[in-house]
This record gives sequence, C-alpha cells and structure tokens, in this order.
Amino acid sequence: MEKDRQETLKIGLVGYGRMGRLVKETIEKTSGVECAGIVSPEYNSELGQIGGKLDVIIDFSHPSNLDMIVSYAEKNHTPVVFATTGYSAEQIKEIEQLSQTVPVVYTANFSLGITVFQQVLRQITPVLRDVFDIEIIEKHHKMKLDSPSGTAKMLLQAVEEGREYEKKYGREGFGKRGDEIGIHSVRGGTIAGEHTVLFAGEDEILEITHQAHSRQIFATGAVQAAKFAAGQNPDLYDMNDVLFKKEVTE
Ligand SMILES: NC(=O)C1=CN([C@@H]2O[C@H](COP(=O)(O)OP(=O)(O)OC[C@H]3O[C@@H](n4cnc5c(N)ncnc54)[C@H](OP(=O)(O)O)[C@@H]3O)[C@@H](O)[C@H]2O)C=CC1
Ligand SMILES: O=C(O)C1=N[C@H](C(=O)O)C[C@H](O)C1
Repeated sequence: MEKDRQETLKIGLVGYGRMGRLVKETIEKTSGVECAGIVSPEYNSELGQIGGKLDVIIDFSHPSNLDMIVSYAEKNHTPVVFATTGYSAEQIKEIEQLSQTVPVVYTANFSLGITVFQQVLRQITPVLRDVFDIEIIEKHHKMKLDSPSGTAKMLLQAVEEGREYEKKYGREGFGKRGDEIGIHSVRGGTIAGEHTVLFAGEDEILEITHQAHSRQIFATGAVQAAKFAAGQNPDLYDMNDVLFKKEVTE
C-alpha cells in the first residue's frame, strides 16, 4: 500500500502578484501539490530561504528574478515552470541552457485555446501567407509591463515558421503597407488577455481570436505544468508537451 502512495509535490512560488496569488489558491485546491514557500517582497527574497527541498518552482514574477531561479535550480536540480514574460534574447538562452540540466516548462500562455491556436496557425499560414496580409493584435490590462505580450510573440513565431517577415510594432506615418507583419498592443482596464491574428485578403478576412475571460486558465495550466515537469527528464517543454504528450519518461 505504502509503495502506491504518491508524494505531495512541494512547489516554490516566485512572484505573489495577480498571478502568484491565484496560483497559490489553485495549488491549495489541487491534489498532490502544496505551496512550500513564496519569493516576493513580503515573504522570502530568494528560493534558498524557503526551508526544505523543493520539487518544482513556478515563476510568475519579473525577468529580474531569472538569475536567482536559475542558480537555485542548477544547484538543487529543481524542475522549473517559467511563466514570466518580457525576457531578453540572452535571458531566453539562459532558460534554454538550464533545460539541459533540469526539466523546464517555458510558455507565455498556459491556456488550451492558445496552445491549439499555435497549431492552427502552423497549418493555415503556409496556405494563406502569399495572398493575405497578416496582423497580430493583443489587448491587456493597464498594469501589464511588457509589450507586445509574450503570447503575441509566440503566435508570431508560429506565423513566421518557414518565412521571416519585417515587423511593424504599431504603425504611424504615411505610406502603403509593405511586405510586413503589424503587431499592435492595446492596454486598458482589466482585460485579462485577448489575442487576434488577422489574415486580410482581397474582399475577405479570416480572423482568429482567443479571449481569456479570467486568469484562472493560466493558473490551472501552470499547476498542471508543474506536475508534468516534476516527472520529466531535463529538456525544454511547452504546453503542447504538457497537454498532449503526457507520458512520464524514465
Ligand atoms: N505564461 C502565462 O500564461 C502568463 C504569464 N503572465 C506573466 O507573469 C508575470 C507576472 O504577472 P502578474 O502576476 O500579472 O504581475 P504582478 O505585477 O501582479 O506580479 C509580479 C510579482 O513579481 C514581483 N516582482 C519581483 N521583482 C520585481 C520587479 N523587479 N519589478 C516588478 N515586480 C517584481 C512583484 O512584487 P511586488 O508585489 O512588490 O510588486 C509581484 O509579486 C508577467 O510577466 C506576466 O506577463 C501572466 C499571466 C499568464
Ligand atoms: O500579463 C498578463 O496579464 C498576461 N501575460 C501573458 C502574455 O504576456 O502573453 C499571458 C496572458 O495573456 C496574460
């Protein structure tokens, strides 16, 4: 009997803002996981101050915490779920490098809808790109720090698979549209997150939109990703792996 008992995963939570608080509540409602401690100004200033061994780290905070997380994870062989957006290209390399030694789930969006949206884009963009103009529009609450959103960058990456475009971030001035992709960030109120990819052709428009109606989808997905990461070999994973390739490797 004892052999079948699953250990409760001890999660170290970095960031205790809008998302961090919701992730903590979600952990408390989820079986098999517990919040072992929090890194934020009102709790601990680094993961090392949380007592005991952490089984996995979830980070919803700020790019400035990356080095602290990486050095803890490397030293303690702790899997990490990175949810923070706005990392520099060098920081993304650091995350990729970490994934050679510990399991890492890194995604700007934990929702099922956006995961499937990326798959759809990979299928339809090669068919449409030569005749339709492509624009990406994202809308978020006014407290968001980074623009464009991490999700908009992921959608752009899916659209650009097989062909890179010139990017226009917002548009102003005078002149015809070039061979480019426009990326537009709207900020206001409490919008939880909306992403649209618009394909505009001759007399027709195909528009795909994902709306987050609350942040719960991100918190639920992040806890699911933490459970997944804890059972994997070192590698870089995303929500496609978490949602659709669930087998735990030996
Ligand atoms: N991958 C995904 O699915 C999602 C990702 N996100 C991303 O998660 C991150 C956190 O989002 P959210 O919870 O809304 O943000 P908040 O601003 O509400 O919370 C950020 C947290 O990080 C802390 N923090 C630590 N260092 C810094 C610093 N140098 N500057 C600012 N804050 C710092 C804040 O501390 P303090 O309390 O002192 O401000 C706070 O605890 C963002 O990057 C966001 O884009 C958000 C939703 C979904
Ligand atoms: O900051 C947010 O709120 C969100 N950030 C993520 C992003 O940058 O894509 C995901 C989600 O849209 C909410």
